Amino acid sequence: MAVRGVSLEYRTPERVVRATHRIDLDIHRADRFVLLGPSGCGKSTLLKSIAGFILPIEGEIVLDSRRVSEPGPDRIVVFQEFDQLPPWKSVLDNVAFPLVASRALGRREARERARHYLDKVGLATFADAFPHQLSGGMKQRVAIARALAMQPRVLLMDEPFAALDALTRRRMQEELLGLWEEVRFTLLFVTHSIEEALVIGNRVALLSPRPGRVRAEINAHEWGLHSLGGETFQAASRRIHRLLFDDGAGTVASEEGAG
Ligand SMILES: Nc1ncnc2c1ncn2[C@@H]1O[C@H](COP(=O)(O)OP(=O)(O)OP(=O)(O)O)[C@@H](O)[C@H]1O
Repeated sequence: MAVRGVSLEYRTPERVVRATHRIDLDIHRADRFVLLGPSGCGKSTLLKSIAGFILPIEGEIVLDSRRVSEPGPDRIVVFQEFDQLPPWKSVLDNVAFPLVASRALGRREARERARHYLDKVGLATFADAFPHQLSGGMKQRVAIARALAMQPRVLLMDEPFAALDALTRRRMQEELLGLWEEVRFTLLFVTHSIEEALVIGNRVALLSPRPGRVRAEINAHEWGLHSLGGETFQAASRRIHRLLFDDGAGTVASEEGAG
């Protein structure tokens, strides 16, 4: 997928807010690509544009040689909020429903595939439960299973673990990496945590705010959960912090849960 010279704006009768300015990114198959930057640098806006909800005022987003112009089943978003699951549907139906609604599969096949992905996120035994019976972490697992079941070309995650407690967040990061090892999907992940970016990403784009521009791109292959607390990991975090700060970029969380 390619993001080419993409500028995004919000227009109200009073004013125009430019959220991103001429962003260029190339995201390859099976990348775990992270957008990292302080609050307000346009990460969510860019993700929504890739999802097809906001059209660029200049530039283009290209996926499989086609210009993105609307939402589609090839790009599925997992949000931060726990209430993204319709509460009146069972866990199984939550995962199966988009497959049926998008006519990707018939009802029976959809339920089969839903079970498969629920199993992958460790929730096979909760298929008949309802969202209100689940913890925040479990609801995020259902949202991830639902997204992966659609087998999108790109899975888009907007601070998916930000509302979780630190321990659950760590476990979800571990699970996401485990799932990626198994399924090798293409991931675009938004966070304002430097640590999370280094753990989750193989590539990290640093965005500076107002309007968001790509400040640097970092190769994060070598970092993972095993690196946490290590001296070189901390040095890398500090370097990124400086890169984001030098521009007067504002505060960026350098610790889990901060910001
Ligand atoms: N609906 C909107 N109308 C007008 N301006 C908006 C709207 N949504 C966002 N903005 C502005 O666009 C800019 C980018 O916002 P965006 O939410 O994409 O940033 P972000 O990097 O995702 O921040 P955060 O981490 O706080 O979510 C900000 O200056 C914000 O104030």
